[in-house]
Amino acid sequence: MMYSKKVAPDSMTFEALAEENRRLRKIIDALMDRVEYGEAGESSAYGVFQSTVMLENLVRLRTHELEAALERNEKIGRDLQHANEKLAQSEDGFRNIVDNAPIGMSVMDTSYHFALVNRAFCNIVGYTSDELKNLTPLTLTHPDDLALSLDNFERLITEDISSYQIEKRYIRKDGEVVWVQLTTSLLRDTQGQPIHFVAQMQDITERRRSEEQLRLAATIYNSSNEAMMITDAQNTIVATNPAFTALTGYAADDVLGKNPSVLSSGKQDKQFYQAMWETLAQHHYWEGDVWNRKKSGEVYAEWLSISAVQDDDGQVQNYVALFTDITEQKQAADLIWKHANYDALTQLPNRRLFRDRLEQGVKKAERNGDVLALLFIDLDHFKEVNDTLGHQAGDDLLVQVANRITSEVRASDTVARLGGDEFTVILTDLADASRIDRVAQALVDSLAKPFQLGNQEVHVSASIGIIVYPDDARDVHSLLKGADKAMYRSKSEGRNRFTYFGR
Ligand SMILES: Nc1nc2c(ncn2[C@@H]2O[C@H](COP(=O)(O)OP(=O)(O)OP(=O)(O)O)[C@@H](O)[C@H]2O)c(=O)[nH]1
Repeated sequence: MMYSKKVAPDSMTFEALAEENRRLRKIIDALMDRVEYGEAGESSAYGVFQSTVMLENLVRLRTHELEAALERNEKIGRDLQHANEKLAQSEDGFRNIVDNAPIGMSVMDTSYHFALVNRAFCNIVGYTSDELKNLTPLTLTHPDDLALSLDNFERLITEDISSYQIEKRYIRKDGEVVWVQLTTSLLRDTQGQPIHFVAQMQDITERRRSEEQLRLAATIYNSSNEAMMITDAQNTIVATNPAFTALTGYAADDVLGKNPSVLSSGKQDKQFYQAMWETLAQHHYWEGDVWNRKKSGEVYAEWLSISAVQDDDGQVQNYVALFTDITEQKQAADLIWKHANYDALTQLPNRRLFRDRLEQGVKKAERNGDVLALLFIDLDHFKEVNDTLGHQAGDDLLVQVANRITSEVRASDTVARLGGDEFTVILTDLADASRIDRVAQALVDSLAKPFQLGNQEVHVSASIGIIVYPDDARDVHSLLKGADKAMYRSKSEGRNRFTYFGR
């Protein structure tokens, strides 16, 4: 570890020893002086002897003391070595902790060179600790975050802040951008001079990515032309977007906490919603046309798709409904369908829709073992109306004929205009076969009555051919052919009557 400080030997003990040595040296010198002085002057041989014995004793004593001090010193040395070993161990332990820390750590000198990096930091930036020796945090920094980083280093040095925290980007060795949350602090010496920057960081790339996605989702949510409505698992509205307000007229506050049924127009029945929820429960998705009501009361058609959002356990948490106003498209489509299937003059089903209805009727009768009757109606001498009163009068008459025919049958029966002065009626629900006769006679009677065209009273009549499923024919083509044939028999037999096929 670079900040370790070896424990120094006990300086007091060394000084004491040195002092002791100095003291002994002085005593020896003094005694030697005395010996020299005695030899030269008044000292006796006994005195010299005494002094020598004293000196020897003193030297022995001091030698013992010195040996004891040396021994103490050795022990101190051993203690010191032991302490240094312990320090080295704790230093290794500390290095281990730093190296295995889950957060990236680095130490830089004041010229931004890495002095220490841990494994997590290496993983974040994708460089080895050796490679990082030649790099600085600034060379790793994303160019867009460089000014911010430099500014923060600068502030740590010049201002009185101990640390700062920023979110910034590094460019990894593989070129990928990595986002980190970084806390940098500055260590100063006892004189307050900067020594090291210490940085700790966490990889927050995933979090930033999710935030980015959330931001994107919010942008889409708010700027989408598609109305969005989010409900919770209990189907209570928890969020709507501006397009929802634009389409429905309801502000978010009008509907938050309410059930989406506030939009209901009542045009769909219970079964419709039941089927919708069943599909959602099974497939977590439903889409289709729905008629709803705006805040203004106006009924509109929407194309609605609903997705069920589940949690990890598969429990539905939210329903996300997206819808667009399709009223115009629906109206246009309806118009096209109407043009294709209805007669523009009388508003009755045309030949095409008539054929469809006849096919459906035959299938249903076949399924249920029912009887079905087809009546072919052709006006008698209609051409004369056109010729004498004009085409417009003829048209008016055709409209009145259509109304009279319709008023003689049930709503469940089909009345159609095939073209010109030809009409058809499909009679279903014939539990009582005599109803065919009654309807046919009523039609003959009704159409024989005078028509008022402006101030003109006009008389026409109708010839009717009748064919019965399944007695006379079983398929659409044969039914049509047979009814036509029967109608011609009515014509040939004097008009203003009805004739059954084959009778
Ligand atoms: N006003 C009007 N006339 C039509 C229309 N479509 C066909 N017609 C005319 O209807 C007439 C039908 O003629 P027919 O049914 O053959 O002649 P009819 O006079 O009814 O003679 P019979 O059926 O034999 O009794 C023709 O004159 C057509 O021009 C229409 O949409 N409006």
